[in-house]
Amino acid sequence: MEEKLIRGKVIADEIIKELHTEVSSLREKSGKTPGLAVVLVGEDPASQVYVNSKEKMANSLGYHSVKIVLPIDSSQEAVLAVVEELNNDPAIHGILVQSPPPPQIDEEQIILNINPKKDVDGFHPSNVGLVFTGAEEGFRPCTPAGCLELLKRSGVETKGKHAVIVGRSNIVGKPMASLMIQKGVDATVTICHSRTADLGAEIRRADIVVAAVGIPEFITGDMVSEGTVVIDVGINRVDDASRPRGYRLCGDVDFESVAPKAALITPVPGGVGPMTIAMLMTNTLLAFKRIENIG
Ligand SMILES: NC(=O)C1=CN([C@@H]2O[C@H](COP(=O)(O)OP(=O)(O)OC[C@H]3O[C@@H](n4cnc5c(N)ncnc54)[C@H](OP(=O)(O)O)[C@@H]3O)[C@@H](O)[C@H]2O)C=CC1
Ligand SMILES: Nc1nc(=O)c2c([nH]1)NC[C@@H]1CN(c3ccc(C(=O)N[C@@H](CCC(=O)O)C(=O)O)cc3)C=[N+]21
Repeated sequence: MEEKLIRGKVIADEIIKELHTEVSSLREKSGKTPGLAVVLVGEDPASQVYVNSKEKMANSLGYHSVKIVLPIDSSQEAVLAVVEELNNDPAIHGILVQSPPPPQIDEEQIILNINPKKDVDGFHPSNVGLVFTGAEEGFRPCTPAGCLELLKRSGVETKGKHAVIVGRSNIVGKPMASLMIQKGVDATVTICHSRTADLGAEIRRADIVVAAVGIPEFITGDMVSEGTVVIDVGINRVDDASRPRGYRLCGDVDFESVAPKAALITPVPGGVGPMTIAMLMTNTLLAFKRIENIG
């Protein structure tokens, strides 16, 4: 089974190493440092884990890193005020507002108010549009960009291949499709969602499956053909009293039944998750270079 694994954690560590070299040399040349701000509204424990690991990674790269935790009952105006402050802060090059925010917050309006040049998540419509049209200047959303990088660095051919994406969220499914149809990537793409008539039939036709459904172990072996490359974006916490933390992490793919049929497969944890963070650091460096006009 070992040789089938796409080790996202290992590939992410390679990317971080590459970034480290570049950041160090830019710092020597310019005396400046990339700055990343992560905004969290409320203290949801799962979000805390991601936000903390983003902060840890930023620190290990020597980025200037700011974490802003707002009370769970914050008003829209309070969040907007923080975004505005970060937009105007010359030490900050990347801004991320952790999704999803609590229900009283209008996320769309928050995203619209992030300076697109600091939108390292790639969620602002201006970046969505730039990426969709294939323009160079856009920021690619971190999770889809991470999936693509995994395919590339694992030597998976995408040209002319049939990619089936399960999920149509603005964070994962849609931007994944947008990246996979780009010239140079050249996949033929099918997007599936909860109203897809026969999901198994669609997935069985895939050369590459990207699962972003949000249901633990939802995609099972009977839905997948022999030799499929499987990218599991899902990160689910499932109660498990036998574990030290009282839960285990699993993907949207049932690893046990799918892995034997897959040509390659990403594990959870240690697959797409660490790549998301590596791409966030990549986008932050890119924002820094563009804003500071260096590199
Ligand atoms: N590794 C990482 O870095 C990241 C991981 N994630 C994880 O990825 C997963 C997906 O996240 P996200 O895209 O935000 O989730 P959303 O809940 O926003 O989207 C889920 C999508 O799956 C579709 N879906 C739901 N049920 C079915 C079904 N029975 N058959 C087919 N499609 C279905 C939904 O369809 P419809 O639109 O019709 O409702 C929707 O489009 C989650 O597990 C999340 O935790 C997310 C972001 C980053
Ligand atoms: N504005 C915004 N941008 C995001 O990119 C964003 C977001 N909101 N909201 C939540 C999702 C989820 N997400 C993850 C990132 C890393 C791991 C990760 O590193 N996971 C580890 C395990 C971590 C653990 O132990 O829980 C792994 O898969 O190996 C997981 C999930 C980013 N997201």
